[in-house]
Amino acid sequence: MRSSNNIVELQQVEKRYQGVNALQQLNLEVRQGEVLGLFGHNGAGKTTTIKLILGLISATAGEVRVFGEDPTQPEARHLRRKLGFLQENVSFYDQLSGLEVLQYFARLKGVPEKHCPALLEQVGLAQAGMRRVKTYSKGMRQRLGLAQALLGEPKLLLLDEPTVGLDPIATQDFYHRIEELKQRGCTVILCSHVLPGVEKYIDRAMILGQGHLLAEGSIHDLRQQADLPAVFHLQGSGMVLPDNLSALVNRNETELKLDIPLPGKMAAMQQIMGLAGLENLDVQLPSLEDLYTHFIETSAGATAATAQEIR
Ligand SMILES: Nc1ncnc2c1ncn2[C@@H]1O[C@H](COP(=O)(O)OP(=O)(O)OP(=O)(O)O)[C@@H](O)[C@H]1O
Repeated sequence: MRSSNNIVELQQVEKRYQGVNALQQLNLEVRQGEVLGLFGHNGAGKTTTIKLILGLISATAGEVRVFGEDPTQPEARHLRRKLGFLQENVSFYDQLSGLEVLQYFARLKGVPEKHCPALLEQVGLAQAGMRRVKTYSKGMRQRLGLAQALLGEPKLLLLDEPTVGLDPIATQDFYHRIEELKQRGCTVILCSHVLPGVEKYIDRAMILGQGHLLAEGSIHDLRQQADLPAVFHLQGSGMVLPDNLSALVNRNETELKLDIPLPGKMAAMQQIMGLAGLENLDVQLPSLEDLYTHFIETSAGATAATAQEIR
């Protein structure tokens, strides 16, 4: 089933824990150099997906392939050298220094320890490398976790809630680092609840709900699928809207707010730019958060409707 560019492939994957259907009929393909965002509510199945890719658990049904191999098989042990993993709420032995922690993981992974100082520098911990981890802030621990995940230049990086505990600047630095890795051909899968700001760094998003795939695609694709409007904010005085646009006004306070269907965005923009009295125009496209909410709510609505029918 493997296409030469796919680093990860899941086909019709099911995962059942005792009585819990954590994943159902999940298909997923991740190409080399792609950054995939995996989103979903608590219990949607994100960590289960990551564990399947790491080979920590086996699928109940379906096929999982990582670099073309079944990651649960003993022969696939060598794959671990190609993988980097940063788990949620990472914790380390507090009495060791940051450098010692990294050297310890380097030994476990069979990576030369001489790379550790440079890695600490890359994640902004060069100055703190000799300090014990117990003196580190939450953000510094997270950076140390990232350095650990980057040991051995992984070809596939799996990140579970990587920006938890990072301040906005550190979050941005983190995503720049991801961008550099991508440029070097690394494939990245990241799970996050923190949606604002992620969209410009991912190539594709996958939204899970109750173990099902609810939507998948680039932000552009998801906008097309969701069919949510662009919101135009108009400021000015004495503006008289043509009939086709005044029907789309959804609020009229100090500014005009219009919900414009995406296919009509450019035509509406041209009309609006010609309005007498227009002083300012802001156009807001549906954000990843808007899209996420839309797909989750649509799925919840469909589930409720089905339950009603069954009754
Ligand atoms: N070992 C387990 N035994 C039983 N049920 C489990 C086990 N691990 C996960 N589950 C269940 O499987 C479902 C999916 O869990 P998973 O951890 O993959 O979700 P998640 O999307 O990562 O959630 P979160 O955002 O809260 O981390 C949940 O209903 C969870 O309770």
